[in-house]
Amino acid sequence: MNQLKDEIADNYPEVDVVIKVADLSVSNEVYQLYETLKQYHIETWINNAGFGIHTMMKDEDTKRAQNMLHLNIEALTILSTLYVQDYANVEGTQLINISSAAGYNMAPTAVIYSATKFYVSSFTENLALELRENGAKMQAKVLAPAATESEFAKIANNDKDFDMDQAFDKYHTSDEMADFMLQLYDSDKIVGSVVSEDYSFVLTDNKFPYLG
Ligand SMILES: NC(=O)C1=CN([C@@H]2O[C@H](COP(=O)(O)OP(=O)(O)OC[C@H]3O[C@@H](n4cnc5c(N)ncnc54)[C@H](OP(=O)(O)O)[C@@H]3O)[C@@H](O)[C@H]2O)C=CC1
Ligand SMILES: N[C@@H](C=O)C(=O)O
Repeated sequence: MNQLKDEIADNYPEVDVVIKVADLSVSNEVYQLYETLKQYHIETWINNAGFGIHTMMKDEDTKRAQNMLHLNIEALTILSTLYVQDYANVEGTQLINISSAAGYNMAPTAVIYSATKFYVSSFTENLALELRENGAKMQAKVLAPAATESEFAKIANNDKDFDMDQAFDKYHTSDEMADFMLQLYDSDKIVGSVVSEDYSFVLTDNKFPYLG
């Protein structure tokens, strides 16, 4: 984080990067983090923190799975809710939650992870529609990447030597994913998702059916 902060300072000296440390799988720390941010005007809130577990259910480590549920679902829900309550009527604000291609397609060897991301997708789409229908100034959006170069696969597979080139015919770089994020940010659409079949990026409104 500090290395990244120095890099940003070198390239964009006008930007002030403030690092806050919190374990977001611990609910007290989620509330405490939000409290320490009250002094700022927050134009965009991105819930990116998350991890996956690639394993069969018979081998699942329930403690690890529980941490994943706390982080991927609980922390994201609490932080989204607090942000919406404070900023829904502030012009130009956006909430962007990071889901996954596994949040729209059931993923083998990732039963629980995939379900956490289905939660992220449906929670955020439903919230986006509620905000839109009630004339809120905030927009809520979902970014749903497929395989992307990061620490994710090493952690999910519990393999520090995990080789993306060997595992995937195709995957995105983090620069490509950052560009998709900016396309979603600049659009009026709700979902920016990577199509698993050909790794194209598409912007759409809600993908789940809506009872409203
Ligand atoms: N890479 C991929 O193939 C895909 C990733 N995603 C999603 O993208 C998001 C970002 O993952 P990605 O960058 O790829 O993976 P990384 O593992 O590289 O990054 C995960 C981030 O989450 C943070 N984090 C993990 N646990 C906690 C915690 N308990 N409290 C606070 N922060 C935590 C990490 O912080 P720290 O480094 O300090 O631990 C890190 O910044 C995740 O939600 C993931 O599910 C979705 C689809 C595909
Ligand atoms: N789709 C990816 C992350 O969400 C994966 O599981 O490889």
